[in-house]
Amino acid sequence: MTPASAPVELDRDVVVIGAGISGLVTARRLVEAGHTVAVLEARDRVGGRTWSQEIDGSFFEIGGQWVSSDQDALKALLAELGKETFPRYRDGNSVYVARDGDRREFRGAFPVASSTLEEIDRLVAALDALAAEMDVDAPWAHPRAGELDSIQFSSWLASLSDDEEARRIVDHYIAAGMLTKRSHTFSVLQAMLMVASAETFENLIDEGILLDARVVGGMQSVSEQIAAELGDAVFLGAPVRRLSWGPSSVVALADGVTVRARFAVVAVPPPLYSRISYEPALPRLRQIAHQHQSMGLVIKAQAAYDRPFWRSAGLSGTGFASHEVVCEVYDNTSPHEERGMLVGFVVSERAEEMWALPAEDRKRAILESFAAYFGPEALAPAAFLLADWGSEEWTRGAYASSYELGGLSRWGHVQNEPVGPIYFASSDIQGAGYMHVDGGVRIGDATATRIAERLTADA
Ligand SMILES: Cc1cc2nc3c(=O)[nH]c(=O)nc-3n(C[C@H](O)[C@H](O)[C@H](O)COP(=O)(O)OP(=O)(O)OC[C@H]3O[C@@H](n4cnc5c(N)ncnc54)[C@H](O)[C@@H]3O)c2cc1C
Repeated sequence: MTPASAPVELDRDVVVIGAGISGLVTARRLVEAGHTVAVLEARDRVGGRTWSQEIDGSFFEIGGQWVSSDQDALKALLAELGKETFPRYRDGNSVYVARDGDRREFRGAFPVASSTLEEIDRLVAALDALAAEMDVDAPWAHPRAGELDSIQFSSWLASLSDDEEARRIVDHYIAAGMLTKRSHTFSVLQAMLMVASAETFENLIDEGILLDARVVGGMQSVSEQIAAELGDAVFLGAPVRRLSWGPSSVVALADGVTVRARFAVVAVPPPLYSRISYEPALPRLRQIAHQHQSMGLVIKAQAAYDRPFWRSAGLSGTGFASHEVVCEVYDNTSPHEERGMLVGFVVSERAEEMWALPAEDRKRAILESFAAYFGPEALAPAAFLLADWGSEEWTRGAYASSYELGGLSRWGHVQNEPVGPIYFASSDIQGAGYMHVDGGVRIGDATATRIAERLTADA
């Protein structure tokens, strides 16, 4: 990899903007097909929203980490790269803290009234049925797309069930657990896309499927390995400021590097598209469409302890409490470490409330929430880390971006179409694997195939 210090000018077949998984997979596939690339990355590291670090004696996954058992594209890439995975610890009871503070240990279904479980099943069946009607690559083509995109997910749940707890649980999975936005801000169509991206609600929320495994060495090491293969084609510290384009060429101007190429791939999250100046400006529809995808907000909180104390109490480390500061928690221990680790999530307004507190108060509030699940030992970690993606200039939120109410049906159809020689690739505009590393791999593969076909036709 090349630090972009001295000004460099290059001619390449394709310039890729962003060295997250989407951009790196695109570049790798193009090189495999015999084309030349330059990858321009704003940060001084690759991996984007995956970032693995040793801090205060513990190994932290600051960004994306889990591999779902059904994420075939990511699993195939891991196999190709010779990367190994390890399963998440999940033996023992999970913990559910009800709204009234009642703490219940359970295995299998949530420990709520059987009528509530039936309501949950009914709501999930309704959502699954709608998602099954959707072409995951074209949600806007659903015959009722406009109508479903005008209904708030929260209102839709309320129209189907009077059982508040059932609604809260289903709402939580999609809103807090995935889109990290409140459920009145996005539509039923957006929720359907989230479900369809994993085929079924079960695949999306069953922690046995979704949070199946982690990558040995960390998820960022996948990007690092690809970047090492690409060698001096990857430029770090090279934010692209301007992209000039004509019918059959582009010039990407980054700090210290200028690349002339036949095609460009903008592999950054959609809310960052407009950080680049396009010359000429992108077509009107794009400029408008790009204003309607926004990042959610979540704090990934991790606390490392001298030992995974919850295990000796017969607990798996898994916990749910939609009203708690930390609304979900899991065992995040790395097998090569003696220390045990818990990871929990603080979502949306709760995350803003936490960031508004002085650091010590914030830490205490989050640890007290861990303690609500696992008792007072959770109050004294050996290492503690809050991932602050909202403050990262080159991300600006977490986990990913989604359309505001009404946006997906109105503007979604342009998101995967090139503008002249400019393609777009991000996990956030992908169907299967949407908002996940798997989606980044899929859109990287697909974008490289589309460009390679055009390069071959040109030759
Ligand atoms: C806290 C957190 C937890 C997550 N957990 C999971 C999980 O467990 N499993 C899972 O599958 N997914 C998870 N995700 C989502 C997953 O990490 C992302 O979907 C995926 O990594 C996105 O990859 P990407 O390449 O599309 O985008 P990014 O990773 O965002 O990469 C875009 C790159 O573009 C660069 N860039 C931006 N602007 C410019 C510019 N102007 N010039 C040059 N470079 C630029 C950025 O620096 C970045 O490196 C999580 C995400 C977060 C934040």
